[in-house]
Amino acid sequence: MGSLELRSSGFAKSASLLDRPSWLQTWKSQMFRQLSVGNTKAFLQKCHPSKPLPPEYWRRCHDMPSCICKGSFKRYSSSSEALMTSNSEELSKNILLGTEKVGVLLLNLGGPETLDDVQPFLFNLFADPDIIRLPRMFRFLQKPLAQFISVVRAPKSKEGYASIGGGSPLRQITDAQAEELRKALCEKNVPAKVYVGMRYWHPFTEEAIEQIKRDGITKLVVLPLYPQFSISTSGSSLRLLEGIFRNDEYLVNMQHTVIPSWYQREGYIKAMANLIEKELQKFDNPDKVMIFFSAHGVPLAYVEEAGDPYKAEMEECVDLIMEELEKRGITNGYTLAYQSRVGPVEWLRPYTDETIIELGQKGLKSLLAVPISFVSEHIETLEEIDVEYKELALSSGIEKWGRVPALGCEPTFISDLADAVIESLPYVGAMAVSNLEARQSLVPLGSVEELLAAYDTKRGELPPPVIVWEWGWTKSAETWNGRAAMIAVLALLVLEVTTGEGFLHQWGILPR
Ligand SMILES: C=CC1=C(C)c2cc3[nH]c(cc4nc(cc5[nH]c(cc1n2)c(C)c5CCC(=O)O)C(CCC(=O)O)=C4C)c(C)c3C=C
Ligand SMILES: [Fe+2]
Repeated sequence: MGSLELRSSGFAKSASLLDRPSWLQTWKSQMFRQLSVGNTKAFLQKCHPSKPLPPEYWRRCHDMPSCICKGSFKRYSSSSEALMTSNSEELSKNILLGTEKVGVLLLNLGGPETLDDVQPFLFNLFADPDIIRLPRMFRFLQKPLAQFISVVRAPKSKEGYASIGGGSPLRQITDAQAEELRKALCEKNVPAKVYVGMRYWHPFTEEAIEQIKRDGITKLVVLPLYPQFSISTSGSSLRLLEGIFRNDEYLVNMQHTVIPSWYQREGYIKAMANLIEKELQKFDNPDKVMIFFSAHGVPLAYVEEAGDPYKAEMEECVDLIMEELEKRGITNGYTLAYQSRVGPVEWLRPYTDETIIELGQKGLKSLLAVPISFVSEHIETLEEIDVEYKELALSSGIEKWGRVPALGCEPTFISDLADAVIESLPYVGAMAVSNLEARQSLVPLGSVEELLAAYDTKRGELPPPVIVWEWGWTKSAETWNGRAAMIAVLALLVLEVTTGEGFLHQWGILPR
């Protein structure tokens, strides 16, 4: 059996890690399965004996610097450690000689750069089946529905973007992060090109991939810029990438790996703790301040029905940051809540707005908001937190308000991202094999597929989180008759939006 010995990151672990949810085990075992290369059974019998793996294995595996194939590779090869070392040496030599061209693909959401971009940006977002997942038989309505929702939501969204300067700062910030990461890699003797691939706006992931091909990259590290994994964010980008890879001869042959989440990395945790520590000092009585982690929400069904690890990763992330602060003697009260919900379905609780009101009512006087699910400033930090939640807090009796900035290009953070990339490099393409079927399902092609399959096995219908469902397509409206009626209404609305004719126009609800 392959060695179970894994290099631990040495970072303090939360006790909850031992109660690792089953999705992770499924995911890890999926990882192993794909390595069996056409001989799954024999491989599993060899490496996956009937005896269950000790929790410590999963725990340490998860604490590793997040390269999803690491644990797998270790188990795949009996002399993996030696092989890995020789791989690393060979690789460093080849990178420096220029025979290997390393690329890093940063995946992010993207945002409208001007107010005119808002509606098409929203269309791209709502056309994503990982954001709105229709029942299989109604998938053909995805685009018309996205068109409808984007047109209806655009005015409200535009107001928000107008109030933060007329567009999203995401592209600019992500470009700057890419450049800083490139420099950090170079300083660590790993010359690499860093690309930005956005999910819903320019530069689109497809554009980044074309550039990667033009540049002749031979080893690619895929790094979603979301610290925690969610079906709706990293998952969606990986799903897109998987489709692109599968249909491209160059990419099928390019070696690559994915770093699916990295919230547990020491550098990231320390960088977050630094920012919090610094902001706390701005209060008159720093030790009386409630540290309020506010994460972007997801509909509850993503976690409970599809197995999204987002909530578990978020809670663990907060634990780790608080542990780090405690080591520095900072023992403030803290809480985690979820913001930015849309539509009437239930999202992860507690909600940020309700929690702020409750804390105010309970007499809390000082609050430090910490955006935790995203590493750039964006509309939901600059508008929702800085304006809406601040006003809510002040009107709820909270007197002193502070907000931790997003990490952006903070040097400790960028340096840690560079380390994550470097640590993943020896595993890039480590499982490359000769037959095409296996190649298509190997890391990260296979790993992306398997990773996605593991948390979202059936890819079944999920309650859509958006506005149309305010009219009654809720979890409770679960009979097919009800759904058919909704479809009829939607079809009429879609027709109205696309033709510009109909009762909403006649009543002046939609502009002509
Ligand atoms: C980890 C972060 C995010 C998760 C999880 C997430 C899920 C999610 N989002 C929507 C709907 C919208 N998101 C919008 C903007 C937006 N979302 C994130 C991050 C996460 N979303 C960011 C960083 C941004 C802002 C980008 C920017 O331009 O600055 C929007 C558009 C803005 C608006 O109209 O409010 C929508 C809509 C859903 C439905 C969802 C989970 C299913
Ligand atoms: Fe969002």
